[in-house]
Amino acid sequence: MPWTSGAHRAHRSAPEVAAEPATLEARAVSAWFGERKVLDRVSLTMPAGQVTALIGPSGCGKSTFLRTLNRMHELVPGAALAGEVLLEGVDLYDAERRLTDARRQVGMVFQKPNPFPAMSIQENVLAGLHLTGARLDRDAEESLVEESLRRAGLWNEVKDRLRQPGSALSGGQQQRLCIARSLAVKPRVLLMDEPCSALDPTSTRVVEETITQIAEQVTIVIVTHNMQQAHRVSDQCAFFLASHGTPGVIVEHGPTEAMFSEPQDQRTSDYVNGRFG
Ligand SMILES: Nc1ncnc2c1ncn2[C@@H]1O[C@H](COP(=O)(O)OP(=O)(O)OP(=O)(O)O)[C@@H](O)[C@H]1O
Repeated sequence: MPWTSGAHRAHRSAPEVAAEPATLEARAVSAWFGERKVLDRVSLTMPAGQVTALIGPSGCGKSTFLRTLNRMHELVPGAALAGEVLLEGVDLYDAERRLTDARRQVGMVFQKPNPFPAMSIQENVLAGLHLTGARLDRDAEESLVEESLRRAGLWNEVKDRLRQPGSALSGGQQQRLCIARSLAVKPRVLLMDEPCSALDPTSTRVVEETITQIAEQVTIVIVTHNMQQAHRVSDQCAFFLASHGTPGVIVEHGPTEAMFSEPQDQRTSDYVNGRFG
């Protein structure tokens, strides 16, 4: 286990080597909010070290599916789930597996950059790690901060102002700070829910470059409404649809190039070519 926590907290002298990216597999995942079923038996393998884009019109269940992948769905009052999510073959919902462990292995970056405003850039990077209860000595923390900011493509822009508040950064920098915060806990998978939708085109491209750079080290699953972005950053796409109030399903999935150039289903073709959605 890479980090210790709680009562067993230890002061480590050096950060662990980055965890290997893991394959995530959803098997027949169904999800409900109260009586309402919003996902119906969704199965998808998200291969290690690849970027999987979840695309589809509003309300078809992409974000809900994403939240089932790190056990955030179960936090919603009245929410229910069926099916399995396997991380490298091991059930993420296994009764023996602690929630904090699942969240540490499967990190998440949200739509709106959400650095902790009262914390410095450095404290923000370490915040997720500290929340797990882990502590490192000062040198190890500083090298982890640098490593995480480098991986997130932000180091050169902030290395001279690590003690300044994270909220003083631009929106795009704040989002990369949030990526650095996620990477600092060495996740094996990183979930991203429309991470660029609050950013301008230039910041969007920088975040996309960051995604491309970290993809070999951490499996990425990204929800995006931007078809060009899905095309640019992903290796495979899954097209979700919920027609006429029925629960969301995956209509088609496959390598990104094929999904855009020769989709098998007419509805996929219509969607990726902007004819609806
Ligand atoms: N907390 C909630 N309580 C009740 N219903 C919800 C909740 N969150 C989402 N839903 C419903 O579940 C369905 C799927 O929503 P979800 O946000 O997963 O879709 P989405 O494809 O991500 O949409 P968007 O692209 O607009 O973000 C929608 O009908 C939505 O109204």
